[in-house]
Amino acid sequence: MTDRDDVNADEKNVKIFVRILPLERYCESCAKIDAGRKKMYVRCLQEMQPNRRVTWSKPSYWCFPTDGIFCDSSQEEIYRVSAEDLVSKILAGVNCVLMGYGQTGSGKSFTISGIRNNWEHRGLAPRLLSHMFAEKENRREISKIEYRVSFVELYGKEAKDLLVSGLNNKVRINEREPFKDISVVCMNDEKEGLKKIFEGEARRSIAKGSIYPASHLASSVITFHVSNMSLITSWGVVTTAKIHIVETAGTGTPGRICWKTASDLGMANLTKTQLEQFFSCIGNSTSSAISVIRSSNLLKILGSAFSVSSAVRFISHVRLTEEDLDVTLSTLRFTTKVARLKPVKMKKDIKFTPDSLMYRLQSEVNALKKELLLNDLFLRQETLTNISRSRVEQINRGIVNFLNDKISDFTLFSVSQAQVLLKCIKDLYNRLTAKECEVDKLKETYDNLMKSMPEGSASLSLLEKPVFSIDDNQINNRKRVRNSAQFRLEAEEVRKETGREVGSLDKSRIGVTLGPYLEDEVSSLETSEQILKINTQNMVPVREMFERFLKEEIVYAKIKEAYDKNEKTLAIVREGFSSTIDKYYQAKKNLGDACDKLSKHRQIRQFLELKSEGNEVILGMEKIIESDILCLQKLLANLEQELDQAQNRINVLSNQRFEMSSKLEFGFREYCKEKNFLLHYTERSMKMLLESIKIESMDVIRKKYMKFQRAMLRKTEVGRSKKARLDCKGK
Ligand SMILES: Nc1ncnc2c1ncn2[C@@H]1O[C@H](COP(=O)(O)OP(=O)(O)OP(=O)(O)O)[C@@H](O)[C@H]1O
Repeated sequence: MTDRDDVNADEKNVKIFVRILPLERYCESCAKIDAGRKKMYVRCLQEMQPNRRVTWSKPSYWCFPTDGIFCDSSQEEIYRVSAEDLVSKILAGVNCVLMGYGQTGSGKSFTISGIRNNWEHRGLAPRLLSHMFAEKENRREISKIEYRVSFVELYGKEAKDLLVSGLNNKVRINEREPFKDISVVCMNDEKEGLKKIFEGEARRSIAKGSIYPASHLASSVITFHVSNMSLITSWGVVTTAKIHIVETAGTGTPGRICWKTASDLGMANLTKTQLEQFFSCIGNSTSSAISVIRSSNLLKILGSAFSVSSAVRFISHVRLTEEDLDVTLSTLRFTTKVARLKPVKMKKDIKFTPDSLMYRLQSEVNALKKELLLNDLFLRQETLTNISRSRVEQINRGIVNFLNDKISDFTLFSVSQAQVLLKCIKDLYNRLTAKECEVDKLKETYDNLMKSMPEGSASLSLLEKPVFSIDDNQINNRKRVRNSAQFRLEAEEVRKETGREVGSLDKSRIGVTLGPYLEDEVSSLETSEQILKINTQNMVPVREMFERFLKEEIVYAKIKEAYDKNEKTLAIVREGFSSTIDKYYQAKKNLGDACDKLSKHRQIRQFLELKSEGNEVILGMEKIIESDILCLQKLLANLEQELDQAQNRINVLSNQRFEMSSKLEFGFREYCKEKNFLLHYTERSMKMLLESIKIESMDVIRKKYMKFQRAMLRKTEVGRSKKARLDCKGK
């Protein structure tokens, strides 16, 4: 489309013209034309009646304003004034109607078709065709223009397809689709179009006995179907329009000298009446033209093109003779009705080309998709149930990968997916927080334990009952030794009561102070040859002395024997305790894993709750895990009981061991005094003499034991806090 094609909205789209048939002698008194050839004055019919004819001092005229009066005008001029602008309009998508109307023999066929075999006097239809193809050529680069043609003849309710040869060319005009049964033929060039028009012309019905070559009995409609597709992609439009070139059947008055029958004239007059009715209806907004349209094949074919929103050119043909004055007046009155129609803006039939339409629709679809996505995001329209199980798993994997830095971005497409993400993160957070709390509690418990526990096993109490018995015969046989041992044992009891002062001896008797806690005194004796320090280098003579002591002191030998037995038992119990602790922690770990697994399954089941599929499988798995958890809890309870028992046993054995060790230490010290074998020993001295198990393994067991003790303490604390909470809620 170009600016030139753009139809001016203010332009008058309905125009009427009058063409006066050239005659040898006009009736000058019948009509007058103004100098501008826009107004036609027709004498009042009464004044021209032969029986009433008088000399009128001032003749009366009917005035008919027009858009142009053609008198002795050439075909070229008529085309230029009345129809030339229609070509641009139809190419712009405006429907057009060019109608030749008037009395029989007034020159309608001459105007529309022209004289056959005379190119100079060709009519409006061939000129329009030439112009259309010229325009097609002009716009070849920017537009793809296609022309088709149809040609029908209408006589009353009958319709003939003039482009179909033979007698079987009658067609039915459908109101909605008037061209459904009519052949519409492509015109690739002007010649082809002209050929079709001439073929159709030749098939028209003509009256016999006319004084001129062809007096047509019926109305005819040549329709050029125009399609104009823009080749400029940015415009991307296609316009479609029709131009109907109508030549109505010549009207007349039956009874006068005419070659047409009364029936033919009646049919022609009926067409005129229907057109008048139609224009009355469209000029009057209150009445509907539908019934009129249904009654006329011409109006059906013209359809929407014959309206005030189309370009309508109405050319009335008149013969200015005295006898035709009444028909002339009638014709011009009809013309005036058309001229009174209020002009409106012309309608253009513009469609987007399929490609551009597709492109536009695709863009619209994309925009709508984006909008929907935003709606999902902001209005939370998407529900969790819309997310498939695999998608949930994928989101879980994505989160883990994101947290492990395996992926840099994690994209979510909806609020629901974000909800899944939040749930996963929340689970992770809860687990981390629980671990953190556990660590804090462990730390706290450890600190408390460290504070409350003095070095060594100070809390261990001595056994009230002796752990061994001495044979009476042995006592009698070794009375001296027994008395001495008894004395030492009693002295040991005293030492326990007086604590660490027991090591202070009478200086006047021995001359030295013996004991581990009087370092200053010991250091003063370090120079003495008699003092033998117990350490790894000088263990051999001490051990020999200790062995002699055990041989000579039977009571202590028994104690040593019981001590060894106790140590072995203690070692076995400790080993058992160690492996039970291992089992306990393993079971505890398994229980934690099972609980995690169960909560994971429950989460998955929550997602699948509304979709029944897979729920039963997960429920079954949950039951298995729950039974596992119960077993593990029982196992843990059993192991705790076992450990408790082992712990008690260890305590008992340790106390016995400590008791015996103290007795042996005291006895050996006394024995050394008697033998003048002075020992300088630390707290570990006796341990070194008595120890038979590895210190390292003892350390490991001790650590495990302490860990277990902490765990038990924690458990007790958690139980207490739970109870306190329940009490608060109860209150
Ligand atoms: N402007 C004109 N100049 C010269 N001759 C004309 C002109 N108009 C009509 N004629 C001639 O008048 C005769 C009748 O014209 P035409 O056939 O066009 O009339 P018509 O209105 O179509 O008649 P009908 O209604 O019977 O078909 C023809 O011989 C035609 O050549």
